[in-house]
Amino acid sequence: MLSYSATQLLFLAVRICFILNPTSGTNRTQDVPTLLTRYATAAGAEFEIQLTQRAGHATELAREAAARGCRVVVAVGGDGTVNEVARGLLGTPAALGIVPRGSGNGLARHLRIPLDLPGAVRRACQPTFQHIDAGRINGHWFFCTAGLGFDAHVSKMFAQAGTRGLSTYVKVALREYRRYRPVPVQVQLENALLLDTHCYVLAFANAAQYGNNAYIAPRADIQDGLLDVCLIDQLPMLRAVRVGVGLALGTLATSGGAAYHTSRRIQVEAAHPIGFHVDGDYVADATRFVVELEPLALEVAV
Ligand SMILES: Nc1ncnc2c1ncn2[C@@H]1O[C@H](COP(=O)(O)OP(=O)(O)OP(=O)(O)O)[C@@H](O)[C@H]1O
Repeated sequence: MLSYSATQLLFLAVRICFILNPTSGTNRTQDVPTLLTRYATAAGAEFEIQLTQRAGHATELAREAAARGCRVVVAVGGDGTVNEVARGLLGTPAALGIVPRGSGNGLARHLRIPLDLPGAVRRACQPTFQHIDAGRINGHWFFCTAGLGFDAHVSKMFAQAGTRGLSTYVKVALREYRRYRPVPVQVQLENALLLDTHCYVLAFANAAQYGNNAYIAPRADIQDGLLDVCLIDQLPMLRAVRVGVGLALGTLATSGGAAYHTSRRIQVEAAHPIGFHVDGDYVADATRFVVELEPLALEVAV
């Protein structure tokens, strides 16, 4: 646990640290540090900018910024960077801000943070504060969604695809759809309900969407102390169309394409290893999963 001196707490009211992942997003021609400086200065903020040098670095930088007394630590990047910064801020008095620069921007969209750079910087510099829930799957924190099955498998293949963006994602998803087979699973929910089923997709939603306005759990409330559990046991062609339309229109919960439950803790046993992701990034394959929610664990600046 980090401790904070009175002098540091004095600073907490004002100072902002932007943590920029220079590899995120598709627009590499923008001079982002210059733009951050311009808009943060115009907003009258006292700020610093840190650049990540490798995967995982944003967590260290965020923890250090909080320990230096920064009140708001802003992830400038996609959901992977947001996840890393947020992890570093858990248990500190600093709040997470977001300047979205990814392709999906699930948490930023859920929190209604502006998607344009000047708007997002202004918001980070003049925020209001609230707390949101945070999830954990096999010890890995997530703030937007985590899941097993096809979505994790597609994340893994997408990471290996060589190009980014929505069109690559759709291409990879269509290709893998022809190959992917559901896995038998037992899902134990907190209310003692045991589902003996198959997993094509089993999503644990803290926020409502994966990103790109793809609503996997349209009724998810990020402050209710519960995960929305979305189960798609099979995905034959007609149902895939229904699920695709439901994701895009935010009607999946009422379309019959998926079954929904809510729970604070979920255990899953799978017959074969299944891939899992946190906030859209593939983590590993496993056969046992423990998913838990920590209510209101993260302060956000929105
Ligand atoms: N300097 C760096 N060099 C290489 N990788 C980095 C660096 N900084 C961060 N990363 C890694 O890049 C990964 C992807 O970043 P992020 O999700 O922010 O961008 P993105 O992939 O463009 O966005 P999206 O996930 O929305 O498509 C992060 O999970 C992080 O671990």
